[in-house]
Amino acid sequence: MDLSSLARPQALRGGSTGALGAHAARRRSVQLLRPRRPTFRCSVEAAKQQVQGTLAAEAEAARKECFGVFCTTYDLEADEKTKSWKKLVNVSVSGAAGMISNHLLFKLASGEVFGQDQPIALKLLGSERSLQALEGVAMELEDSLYPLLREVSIGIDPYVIFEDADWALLIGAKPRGPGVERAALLDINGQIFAEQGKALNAVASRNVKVIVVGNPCNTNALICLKNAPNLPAKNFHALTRLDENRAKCQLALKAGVFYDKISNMTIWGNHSTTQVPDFLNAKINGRPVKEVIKDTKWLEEDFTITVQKRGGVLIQKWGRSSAASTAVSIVDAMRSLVTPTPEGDWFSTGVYTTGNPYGIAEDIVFSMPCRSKGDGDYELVKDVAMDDFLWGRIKKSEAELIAEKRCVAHLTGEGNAFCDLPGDTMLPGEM
Ligand SMILES: NC(=O)C1=CN([C@@H]2O[C@H](COP(=O)(O)OP(=O)(O)OC[C@H]3O[C@@H](n4cnc5c(N)ncnc54)[C@H](OP(=O)(O)O)[C@@H]3O)[C@@H](O)[C@H]2O)C=CC1
Ligand SMILES: O=C([O-])CC(=O)C(=O)O
Repeated sequence: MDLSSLARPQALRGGSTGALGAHAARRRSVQLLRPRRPTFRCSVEAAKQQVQGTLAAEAEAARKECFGVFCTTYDLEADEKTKSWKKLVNVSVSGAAGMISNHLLFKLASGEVFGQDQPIALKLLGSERSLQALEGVAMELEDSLYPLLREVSIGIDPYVIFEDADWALLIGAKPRGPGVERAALLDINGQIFAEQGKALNAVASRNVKVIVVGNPCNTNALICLKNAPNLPAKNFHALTRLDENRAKCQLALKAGVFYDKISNMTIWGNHSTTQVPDFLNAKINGRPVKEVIKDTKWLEEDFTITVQKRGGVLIQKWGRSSAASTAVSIVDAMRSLVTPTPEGDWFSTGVYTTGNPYGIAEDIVFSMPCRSKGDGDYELVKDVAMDDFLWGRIKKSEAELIAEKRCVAHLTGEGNAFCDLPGDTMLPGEM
C-alpha cells in the first residue's frame, strides 16, 4: 500500500480534519483517533496523575480533533463525480455554536455559496463554554450527509481553526445585555477581534476573505484588520448585506412589486441606527426610486427608520435577534464576491476606506456600493449621485464610526482610547 497517497489524519495536522482535499487520489479508510490509554503505575499518586493526564489529553483531543465521520480519509478519484471538483476551500467560522451559524453552516455545506463542484472544509471555532454545543453542531453536519462537505474540525484556538482559511466568517461576539455600555461592548468584543486578527495574520491563507458579523461589526472589522498587517486590508468586510436586503424588502412593499425588481441598493456607513439606506441611487424596475415612489416624506422618514430599526423590531417579536435572515445575507455577501455582479447593479458591504472616491473619512470601515468580477475581490462604484440629504446622513454615520475608532485606539495600536460616543445611536437590534 502506498501510504503517501493517504490523507493525513487530523491529529497529525494539528487541528484540521483528515483529507487533504484537492483533486489528488485519497485512499478511503476510517481513522478515528483517540488518546492512548495510560500504562499502569503502582502508586495511588501516580494513578491519580495518570487519570488527570488522560482527562487532560481527552479534553485536548476534544478541542482539536476532526469530528466523527470527517476523520475518514477517502479516495477522491475513486468517485467519478469528484473528478470535476475544484480544490477544497477552507471556511473558518467563529461563534459556530450560535444562532446565526446554526443556519449558515448548513447552507455552506449544501453548496449554496460556492456551487455544486466545490468541496468544502468547515473549521468551527467555539469556546470552553460552547465546546459541547459545537460537537452537537458537528453531529448534525455529519447526519446531513452533504457530499461536498469533506472536512469538519472543531476547536477553541483561533490559531488552529484559522489555519489556511480561505474565508473567515467572524460571527462570535458577546451580545449587548441590559446595562452594558456601548463603550464596554466595543472593548470586550474588540479584544476578541484583536486576537482573531492576530491569529488570521499568522496562519490564514494570504488572500483570506474575512467577513465580520459580530457587532459592532464595522469597528470590529477595523480592529481585526489592524491586527493583521500582513493581510490585505481590502479583504476585510463588515456585514451590511442584511441591511441591504431589509431595504429592498421595504421598497418592494411600498412600490407593490416583488423584491427582485429592486436594484442598486446601497447601505452607507455603520451597521447601526445611523446607517443610510440610499433611495437616491436605488432603482425599481430600472427606474430611480423617487420616480416610482413620490412620497419623499415616507422615503426620508418611515423607510429610513424602518430599515435602521428593523433588527430591534424583530427582537421584540421573536425574543432574539435575526439569525436566519442574517445567515442568508452572509450567503448573499459571499456569493456577491464569487460571482460577477450583474451588469449595472452593485451590492453593499462595509470595507476599509482607503482612497475612496466619495470623500468619506479614510481609515474606517464604512459600507459602500461595490461590484465584483467574481474573483473574491471588488471595486467601489464610482458614479453615484449625492444630494444634501444623503450626504448629511452619511456624515452622521461617519462621525459615529470615527468616535468608535477613538474608543478602540488601544486595540488598533493607535495609542490611548478616548471614548465619547454619540448618545443617540445604537445597534440595529437595540430599541
Ligand atoms: N452584522 C449583522 O448584520 C448582524 C450581526 N449580528 C451579530 O452577530 C453576532 C452573533 O449573533 P448570534 O449568532 O445570533 O448570537 P448567539 O448569541 O447565538 O451566538 C453568539 C456566539 O458568540 C460567542 N461569544 C463570543 N464571546 C462571547 C461572550 N463574551 N459572551 C457570550 N458569547 C460570546 C458565543 O460563542 P462561543 O462561546 O463559542 O465563543 C456565542 O455562541 C452578535 O454580535 C450579533 O449582534 C446579528 C445579526 C445581524
Ligand atoms: O443588534 C443585533 O444584535 C442584531 C443586528 O445587528 C441586526 O438585527 O441587524
